[in-house]
Amino acid sequence: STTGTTDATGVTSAAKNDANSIVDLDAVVVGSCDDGGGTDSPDGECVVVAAGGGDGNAAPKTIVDDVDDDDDDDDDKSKTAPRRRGERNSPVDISIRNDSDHRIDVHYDDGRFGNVVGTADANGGIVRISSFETHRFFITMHGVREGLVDPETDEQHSFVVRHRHRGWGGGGNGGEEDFEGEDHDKHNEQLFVVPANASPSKNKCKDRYPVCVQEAERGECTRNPGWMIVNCCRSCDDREGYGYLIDSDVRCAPDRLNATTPAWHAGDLDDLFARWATDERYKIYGPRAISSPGGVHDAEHDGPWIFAFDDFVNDDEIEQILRGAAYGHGYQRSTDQGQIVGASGEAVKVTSSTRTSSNAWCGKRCEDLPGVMSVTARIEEVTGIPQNHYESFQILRYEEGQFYRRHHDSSEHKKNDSTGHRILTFFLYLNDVENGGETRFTTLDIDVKPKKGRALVWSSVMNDDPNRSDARMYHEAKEVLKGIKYAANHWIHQFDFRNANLWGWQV
Ligand SMILES: O=C(O)CCC(=O)C(=O)O
Ligand SMILES: [Fe+2]
Repeated sequence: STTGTTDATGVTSAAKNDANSIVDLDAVVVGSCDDGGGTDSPDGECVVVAAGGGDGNAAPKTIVDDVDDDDDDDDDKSKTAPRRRGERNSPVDISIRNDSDHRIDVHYDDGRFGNVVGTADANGGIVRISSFETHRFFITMHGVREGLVDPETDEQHSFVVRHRHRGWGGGGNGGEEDFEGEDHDKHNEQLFVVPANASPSKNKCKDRYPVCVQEAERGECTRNPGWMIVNCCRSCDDREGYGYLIDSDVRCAPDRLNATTPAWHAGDLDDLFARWATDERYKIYGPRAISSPGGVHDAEHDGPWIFAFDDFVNDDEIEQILRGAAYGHGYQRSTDQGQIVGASGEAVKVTSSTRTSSNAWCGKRCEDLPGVMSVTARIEEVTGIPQNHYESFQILRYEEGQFYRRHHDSSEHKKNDSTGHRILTFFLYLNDVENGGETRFTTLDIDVKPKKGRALVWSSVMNDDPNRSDARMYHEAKEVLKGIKYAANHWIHQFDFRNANLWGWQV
């Protein structure tokens, strides 16, 4: 592809490939341990993403701060750099030819964190865009934030659209373009070439954006360290001495991240679900064992615990969760973890074929909605697991014909990660679906119908050893046949997720 950008916008954290897993993981993350940090900037919805096995059905990201979002390059699919206010010039047609052996993204430099405007294949791929004089662009490896530099000077490749009337060959804006610009033809067209030797820098601790200096000054290195250390390492080193944390093994070491207190010990899983089935105080939520070991507590199925609370979320809360989903980036087509291309382990995010639905992450502003807080607090109350173990609410939307193929929410290798397994999935149905959209446990042959306000809860790990994933818990979301399906989930981890996420831990 020479110009497509839709798969080029995000950055995901690098998940270790789980060689012996056929698991489609919908892992998550926020922040960026090895990754380069999520899809955005500190003042965008920072974060995340992540994902699972090599074939991972990655659900991207999560959280941090979705206050205002206009720096978000995910939103900008346009191949034309925006015309600035008052701009009078006519557009200039630009071609960027990529002679390097890396696939590249071309970013419009908005003075903040840039917007991807095009992608070019290695060894001759071309991006064509339309822009205006004086607009600046910079080049990164495809799908990640890592810049391509001139190996001699270690300067990131960038170029500026020149003033035609100043003549060519002289390099109108001097200095700034390190490509050989050529006067492509007479009709206001320019060609820029990314040279064959363009490559990632040997120095990992760099600022990827000029705005890093200001961001560090306003305290972002401590407020949002995971993203900032990866993307603004130089400035965060100058200000906070964080340079050594660019190494994700150091930054994300479990004892550094306080990831040492497990939510569950052996036996806690059974105790919790049995309590839901028997304790009077949960009656108000309409508890119902769908599957239980030995079929105890009137469960229809004998098997691992699958539990429903039919009256868990009220209409007002649902309205607020759905409202909050629109903040930040809103719904985006679900993605998988792609190839790892960055030197620091950044991986490309690719549109998922096994998960055709869209999802939104409930960021800071969404989480502050009282109805969202009350649902999360209720989940804390019934699970007894504090919310720092939860990934942000993920809100899912399936339109007719959309589905989420068979996958597992956690997998064996997760036990060594700082946040441990996803031990519990707390899944909420936010509307009634006319037809289809059941959650189906494929190995257990159990289907659960969506119903507004219902919570469906299952564990991904074993009762006698919460560090082992439970291979029986594969499931899928069946195709929605009629109507639309809205749902939300909290994935709950064995260890503190929030702090790890803040420091850029990857799932
Ligand atoms: O949509 C569903 O029914 C299931 C979604 C799911 O598997 C998940 O969020 O992990
Ligand atoms: Fe799932």
